[in-house]
Amino acid sequence: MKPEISNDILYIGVDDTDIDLFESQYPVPDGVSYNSYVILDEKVVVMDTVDARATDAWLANLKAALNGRTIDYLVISHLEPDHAANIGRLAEMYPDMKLIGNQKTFTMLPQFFHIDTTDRQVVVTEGETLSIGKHTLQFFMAPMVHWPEVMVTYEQSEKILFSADGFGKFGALANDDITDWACEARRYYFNIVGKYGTSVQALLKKAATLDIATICPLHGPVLKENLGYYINLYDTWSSYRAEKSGIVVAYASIHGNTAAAAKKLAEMIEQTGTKVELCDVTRTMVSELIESAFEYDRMILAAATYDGGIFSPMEDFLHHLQAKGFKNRTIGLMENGSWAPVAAKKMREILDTMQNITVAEPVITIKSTMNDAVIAQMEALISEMTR
Ligand SMILES: Cc1cc2nc3c(=O)[nH]c(=O)nc-3n(C[C@H](O)[C@H](O)[C@H](O)COP(=O)(O)O)c2cc1C
Repeated sequence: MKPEISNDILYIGVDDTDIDLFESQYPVPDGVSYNSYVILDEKVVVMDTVDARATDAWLANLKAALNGRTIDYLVISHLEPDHAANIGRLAEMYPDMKLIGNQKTFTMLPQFFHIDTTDRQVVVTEGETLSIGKHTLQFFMAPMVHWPEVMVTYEQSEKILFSADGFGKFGALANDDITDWACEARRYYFNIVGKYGTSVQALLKKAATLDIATICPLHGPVLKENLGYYINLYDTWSSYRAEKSGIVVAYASIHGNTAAAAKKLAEMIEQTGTKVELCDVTRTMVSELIESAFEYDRMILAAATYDGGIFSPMEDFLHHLQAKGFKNRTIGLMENGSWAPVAAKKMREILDTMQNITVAEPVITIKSTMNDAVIAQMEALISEMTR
């Protein structure tokens, strides 16, 4: 459903329901929305543009919202093309329109658009305000809440935070279910912004000084109620604390023996009353594996040995976790090999590059198939990880 914000602030974003991969790597089965907004006052302000995939629909929404008026300012929160693709086009269509950004925005802008906007640039700094009539925009820098030039805008009269990629969520808005916000927002957060927890914490500190009634992100639904819920989740996620108590059992198996052992292990963990999430690493999208790994406080990685290394899907998952700054967790290891099992040693080498990872003992070694000795090792590992 198209978000309703207020009489003066209109949503002009567009749903993209036939995109295959967001950022060329994240499957988005429910699509994604490119959010953009117009503020109608004595001056007219457009808050960001949209992806090139959505240009025509966005221009139609813009035209309807403007209802014959012109644009005085375009606020550029973030230069990534899923929001910024139409800056050049808009600047050409509205030659008197000024562009609002920060120093870094205007350093990068010419890399994307080969038009000279020098005499149309309004460079804003931390906390600066711009009155546009009844509404006053206040700008706060949010460097590395994805990219270095990111900034957020707080509209003082209606208490709206335009939060850039912060508080974003995968999923088109047409069928959005706000009651299930956390699942796809979590996958979005850890895969898109997760590496930059410290920067998100800095932004949350700034946001805490503002009286916020509405959050307008650049993807996903506009948030109007229970803001504390969303902000608390962001605080948990960005401080790398686990959101839930439980053990993710993630397995990568070629011929099924490691899978069978992982399933047995999961059953045994469940019997202790501990929550378990079982994931087949070879058949689950990596972005979901990453989401689960960050969501829970413990994880057991089970992998076959493969050509003197780790079976590739597990190795790939570990490299993704490394790239997302995975930390502060307890990990158990289970390996399988028919002649020289080394998967656990190799997995540990990758885990050793991450901060504050505790590898629980014992490390379980399977020689081809599970047997009583393996079950005994499992019992010992579960006892260690559920103490
Ligand atoms: C392509 C390939 C390479 C393998 N390389 C090794 C290896 O380097 N060392 C080893 O001990 N086992 C190796 N194995 C054997 C498997 O790790 C072993 O059979 C294991 O039990 C497979 O577990 P799974 O049934 O869960 O796939 C390899 C198997 C395949 C198919």
